[in-house]
Amino acid sequence: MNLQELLTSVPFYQTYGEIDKDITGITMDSRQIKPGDLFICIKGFETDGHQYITSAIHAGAAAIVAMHHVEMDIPLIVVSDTKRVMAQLASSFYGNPTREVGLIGVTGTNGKTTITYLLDEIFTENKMSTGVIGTIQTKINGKSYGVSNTTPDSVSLNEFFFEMRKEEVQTAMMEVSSHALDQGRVYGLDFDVAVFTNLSQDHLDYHKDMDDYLRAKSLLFAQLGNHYEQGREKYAVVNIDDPASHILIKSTAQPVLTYGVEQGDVHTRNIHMDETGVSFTMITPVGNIQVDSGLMGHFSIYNMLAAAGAAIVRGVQLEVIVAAFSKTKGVPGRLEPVFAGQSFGIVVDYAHTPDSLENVLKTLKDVCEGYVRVIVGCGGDRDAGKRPKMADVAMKFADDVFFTSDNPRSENPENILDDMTGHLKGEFHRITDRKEAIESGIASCRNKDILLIAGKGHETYQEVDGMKLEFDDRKVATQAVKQGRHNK
Ligand SMILES: CC(=O)N[C@H]1[C@@H](OP(=O)(O)OP(=O)(O)OC[C@H]2O[C@@H](n3ccc(=O)[nH]c3=O)[C@H](O)[C@@H]2O)O[C@H](CO)[C@@H](O)[C@@H]1O[C@H](C)C(=O)N[C@@H](C)C(=O)N[C@H](CCC(=O)O)C(=O)O
Ligand SMILES: Nc1ncnc2c1ncn2[C@@H]1O[C@H](COP(=O)(O)OP(=O)(O)OP(=O)(O)O)[C@@H](O)[C@H]1O
Ligand SMILES: N[C@H](CCC[C@H](N)C(=O)O)C(=O)O
Ligand SMILES: [Mg+2]
Repeated sequence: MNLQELLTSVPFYQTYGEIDKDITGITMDSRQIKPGDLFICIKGFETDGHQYITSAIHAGAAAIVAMHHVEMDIPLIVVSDTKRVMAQLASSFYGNPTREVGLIGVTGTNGKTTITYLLDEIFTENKMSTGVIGTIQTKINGKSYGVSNTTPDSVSLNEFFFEMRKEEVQTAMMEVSSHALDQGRVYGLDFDVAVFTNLSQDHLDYHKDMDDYLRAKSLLFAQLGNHYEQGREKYAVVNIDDPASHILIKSTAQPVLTYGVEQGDVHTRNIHMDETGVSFTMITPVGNIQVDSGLMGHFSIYNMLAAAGAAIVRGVQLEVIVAAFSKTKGVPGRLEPVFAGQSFGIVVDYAHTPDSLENVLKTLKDVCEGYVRVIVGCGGDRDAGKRPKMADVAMKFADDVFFTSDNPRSENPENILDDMTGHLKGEFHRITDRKEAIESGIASCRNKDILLIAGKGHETYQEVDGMKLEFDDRKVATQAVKQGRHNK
């Protein structure tokens, strides 16, 4: 594509050198440059992309976008904010694909992955082609791509949407993390629906405080409808039971559909919950309908209401929505049972915040006839303030607690465990090695107990000292049972 033409998507810039030339791609990483690419220098948290201009030129960069002037033999474009400009250039380079794909963005502390999966099932039930971008995978019409972030960078995002448009995807659902919003990864995307799940403590290593975290989330609602076209209505769908929803409602100029258990445009009556799942009557602006689902827990009601709200504003019939809810098998690593022939329950779940851990433990307590035991740790290089709080939740809601390592990343696992347990008074186990902790937890279980293995869900690795080592809670638990480490 012609660089001069591409730059029409950027309002203010200065150029040095001849920009009337073709570029073949866009990248922010000098290690990924292909000859003819435009290299964009990003000031990151670890390093500064401006340091790699020389390597980018050696690798064949056709032009550079930077935040200050540097002497060079290839064209240079100077802008004040390369992150935003990268998002504008990426959208433009790929032909603004999100303007032609119905796009639903889901943000909030917990439930994003689950809601995008439910939406995928609803739109598939509605016989539409779908795309999903999130923590577990990016999926385009059933084909799966690996991920490194819940929300990818703006270039990768637009490339995925370009692929979706080529594949004639009608509806795409994506998780929008607060990091992505803060870093402008989704800047310029044309969302049709923005969904808010809930706000509770997480990521305070990154965000200054809860207000700052909420401010990042509100950017999704502020950007909703920026590309408004006649006949393409935009909606915000928010959880009215969460106090933060009022801020998000104020952040958008678009119509809002609210949901909640007892209040909101979409709400419930006659909830029934047991070990087989939840059922309720769903009250909506387009009629009332019975929902019967195998998903467990009170929080699953919220996830279903959020997904139903987004589907309703996109014109999906209620019958289609509840058919998807009745068929869903849930999401990998979210309340996923492990069946290895044992006489007690083993459940793997991705709860890695105080709120999600509390929800999951309460759900299991409600259905368990024996003891609820939990294996839990906290991630390294992440919000340390979560550590004592998650430990308190485990001690309060479980009958037997095994503290262990999650992904220690660059931190010493013992320090993380000290942060979790230093203030505790009651009895607990502390077993640093996660495999040993799972084996001990399994060995303690009696008939009718439930063992919750929390924090890593679908993850198939454990990140220790910067290395990702193979580790899957589901496989480790299965192996421990098969090796006879449980009470028979
Ligand atoms: C703290 C953070 O969010 N970092 C993200 C950020 O990277 P960064 O700013 O640290 O980048 P950097 O390493 O300093 O590099 C700066 C620039 O130099 C370039 N570079 C670097 C080296 C080189 O040799 N050549 C070169 O060109 C890099 O490509 C980059 O453009 O931008 C990258 C691209 O978008 C992200 O992959 C990266 O996510 C890291 C891996 C991360 O761990 N992020 C987590 C905290 C995160 O974002 N999590 C959220 C969700 C969490 C949730 O679901 O709850 C997510 O969306 O995944
Ligand atoms: N609506 C909800 N409210 C509270 N907790 C929830 C809710 N939905 C799911 N959870 C809990 O949170 C965990 C993570 O769920 P999910 O993966 O759907 O969230 P997420 O927002 O995508 O998380 P992440 O930020 O890591 O991507 C689940 O394993 C479950 O324990
Ligand atoms: N998206 C979350 C995932 C946390 C998962 C947990 N297993 C951990 O490593 O803390 C994060 O990167 O903070
Ligand atoms: Mg997720």
